[in-house]
Amino acid sequence: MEPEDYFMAAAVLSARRSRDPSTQVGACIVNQDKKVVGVGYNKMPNGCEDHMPWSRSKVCHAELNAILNKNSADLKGCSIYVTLFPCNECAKLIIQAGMKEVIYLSDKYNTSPETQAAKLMFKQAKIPFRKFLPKETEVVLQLQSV
Ligand SMILES: O=c1ccn([C@H]2C[C@H](O)[C@@H](COP(=O)(O)O)O2)c(=O)[nH]1
Ligand SMILES: [Zn+2]
Repeated sequence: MEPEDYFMAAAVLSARRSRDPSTQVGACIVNQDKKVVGVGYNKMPNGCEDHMPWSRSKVCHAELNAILNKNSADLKGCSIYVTLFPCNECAKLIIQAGMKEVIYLSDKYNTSPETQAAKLMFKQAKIPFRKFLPKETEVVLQLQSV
């Protein structure tokens, strides 16, 4: 499998863990040695899952969780693969963490003020973003031994 397909597949698989009834989001952070250093998905804060109904204002975004789950000292020069274009709050985190590029799958909220603000900040911070173009469009996983 091509490395980029693998990284986006990791983001897509991570998104599958989300309980968001509307939009499941996954993120996969990759360092300059092409090693995965953090993955995450959108979820309620730890310990809060069973106590509150799903709420947009309380959810921790996939990018935040991937950053907090990092297994390296810092994320400078890393790339982030995301299944949804980051919002303005996540853009700030990506910029401040020193990441070098954003690769996204869906841009379905392209016209929203949050996405517009995120794009403006990435441009100002000189962090390129590009739509993911897969080499393979489908990854089939067999989890049962035969
Ligand atoms: O940067 C982002 C933007 C959004 N999310 C999450 C937050 C929500 O759980 C969903 C969006 O829900 P909608 O009902 O489609 O508005 O996506 C994220 O993780 N990262
Ligand atoms: Zn966000």
